[in-house]
Amino acid sequence: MSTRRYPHSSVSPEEFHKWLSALICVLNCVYFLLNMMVMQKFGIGAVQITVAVFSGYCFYKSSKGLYQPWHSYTLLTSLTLSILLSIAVMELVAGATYWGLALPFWYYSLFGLRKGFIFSAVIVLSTATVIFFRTDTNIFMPYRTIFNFTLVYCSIWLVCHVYEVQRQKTSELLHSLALQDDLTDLQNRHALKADFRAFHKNFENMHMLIIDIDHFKNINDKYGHDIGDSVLIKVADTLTQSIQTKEIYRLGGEEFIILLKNISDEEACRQAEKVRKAIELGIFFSHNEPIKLTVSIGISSLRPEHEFTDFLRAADQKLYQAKREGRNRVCA
Ligand SMILES: Nc1nc2c(ncn2[C@@H]2O[C@H](COP(=O)(O)OP(=O)(O)OP(=O)(O)O)[C@@H](O)[C@H]2O)c(=O)[nH]1
Repeated sequence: MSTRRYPHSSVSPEEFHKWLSALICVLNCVYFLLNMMVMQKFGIGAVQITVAVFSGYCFYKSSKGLYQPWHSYTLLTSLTLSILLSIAVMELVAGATYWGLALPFWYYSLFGLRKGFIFSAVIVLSTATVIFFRTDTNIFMPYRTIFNFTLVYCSIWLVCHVYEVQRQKTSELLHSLALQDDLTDLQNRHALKADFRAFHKNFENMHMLIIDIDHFKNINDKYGHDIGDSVLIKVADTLTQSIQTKEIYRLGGEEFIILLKNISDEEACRQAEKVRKAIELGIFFSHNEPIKLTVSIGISSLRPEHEFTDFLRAADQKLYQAKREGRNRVCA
């Protein structure tokens, strides 16, 4: 699976966790002081100071860039339990139930659609159950309170759910606009750079194949730009079918890149030759007359000191060697 980091269109869950931790820390400190000093509720006060300390720890870790997913789970679980406990032990008129209404937003923002839905469902059921058993008050009628709480909670839940579905769709669209080539549907140059950075850390051995269609200008001049475009799409399909990797990119124009990880120099040449032959044997447009194509391929092998531009330049030099030597060949 690609380890690429996508560009974020909004606040990331890590960033949201950091500021939510700070908020939870401050709120629990305030409630701790109120319960200890004014209300004399030492049990719930002790729970709140524990949540405050843990959320302070989460904020500290996130600020240092040491966020771990378990921090979010533990933080929201302890906050949820502390809210449920407050609902259970404090007088209902104190209004601890209102805090339950904030939870769906926090769950969806931190955990996404599926887990956000599950956590929110668990809370509405647990809170309604707790309210139902709090029949020790004359002020609240349990059924009416449950009814109102559940309706308000579900309205907020629904809005959070719809918002999260919309956010995910927008995010996927932005990712494809940012990282996909809109003509061929291959990945684009931004994706190539991001993948290079991710792979560079994880793989010692990497080869770059740069593939350039020979005399592509003649295709455009002879058949028109539209046919040129469909030829580029067909070339992209042929590349995808001829090689067993997802790391295929359109660099721009009639240039394509393939990244190959953890193979020998000989194997990289063998794969490049396979691609070259697949293009040579293919027919790229057959409406009026068949269009035959060839490609030239340059290969570079990653060196420890290589940055992205060095790696690309090395492959480019080999490509120009292939062009100089007569095209339709592989140079490594
Ligand atoms: N149809 C189409 N043509 C493009 C696109 N991008 C670049 N081109 C064309 O690709 C052609 C590239 O031409 P050149 O750089 O001269 O290269 P070439 O004709 O392939 O010749 P060699 O690479 O030297 O073999 C130009 O005519 C560009 O207009 C595109 O998205 N669609």
